[in-house]
Amino acid sequence: MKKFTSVSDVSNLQQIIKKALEIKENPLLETDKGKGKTIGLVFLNSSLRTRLSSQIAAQNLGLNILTLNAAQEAWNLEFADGAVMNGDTVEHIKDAIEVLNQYCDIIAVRCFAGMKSKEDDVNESILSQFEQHAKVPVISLESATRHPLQSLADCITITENLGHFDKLSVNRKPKVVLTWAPHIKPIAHAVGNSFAEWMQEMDVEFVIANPEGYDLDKNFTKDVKVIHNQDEALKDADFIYVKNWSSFDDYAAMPEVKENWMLTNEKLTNTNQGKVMHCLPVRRNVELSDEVMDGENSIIYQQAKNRIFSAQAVFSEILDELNS
Ligand SMILES: NCCC[C@H](NC(=O)CCC(=O)O)C(=O)O
Ligand SMILES: NC(=O)OP(=O)(O)O
Repeated sequence: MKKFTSVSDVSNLQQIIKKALEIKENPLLETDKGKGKTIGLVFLNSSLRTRLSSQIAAQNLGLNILTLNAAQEAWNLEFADGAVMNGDTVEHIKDAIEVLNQYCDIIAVRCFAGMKSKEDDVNESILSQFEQHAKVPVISLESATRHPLQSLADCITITENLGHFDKLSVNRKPKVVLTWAPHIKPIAHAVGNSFAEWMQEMDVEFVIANPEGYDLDKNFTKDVKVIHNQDEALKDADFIYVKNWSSFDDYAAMPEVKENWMLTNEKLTNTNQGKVMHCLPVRRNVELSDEVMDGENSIIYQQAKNRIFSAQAVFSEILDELNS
């Protein structure tokens, strides 16, 4: 693997899921693989899981780790090409990346959507600068339009829970529903887009449920069925992925939604004992109820744990390339 910014960087999805599950069984299988090499984990936005799971994964592979919480700890970065830097910004992103090239064998970066300019976000205005200027493999820790390490962890988690589905001995594919949930502010599309992209590579029946006005970018959802009625979509669901996002068409707007889309235990009764997923962090009793979060259908903490093995499988494949 030469880089990891989307599902298209994975040559064989089932194989990398299998590898991640082997790593989960024995996380210290490859403790020397990263010896003498350095990974830079650069965060332009907040993180709990991505930051810590990436550190554990890198540590398990013997990598040296540099973590930079750039928004808090580094110089104020300039992103615009040709900017006259006589204002608040101190260092251009191009120069920062060139310096990271001197210190790191792998650069991993988190750069969320700004949610101000649709064009900038759709074109990955920050990640593209890393792809352009980095001389080492680039890994996305969530960018404007995708969160591939999360989606891989989601695929691992679904795979682990297929035993439950198989036991039901029904003659159909597992039904996975990505359902929109309420939120108090405009949220990016990266997790939803990415989950949609990866689910199209899995052997599942995949549908998306969201209110009118909240359809995701067709470039990610392609021919996936989008249902504007949550109850209808949830019927017989085996996996329910809860996620908020703002409008894509009317970029970052929050059109009014009359029905209550918060996931509750009552709504789960319509499902096939559906397992509930969420990438976290979650706004309890806004996106889903406490009873769902703390209930027996939730596989949300398992999903968070699998972030380690998702990252480790990817770092390991990148190291294979560097060591070859
Ligand atoms: N990395 C996982 C999700 C990050 C982000 N959540 C947030 O921004 C939550 C913010 C809040 O709840 O105030 C999102 O949903 O795209
Ligand atoms: N799910 C996820 O990416 O969590 P963090 O934003 O805390 O890293």
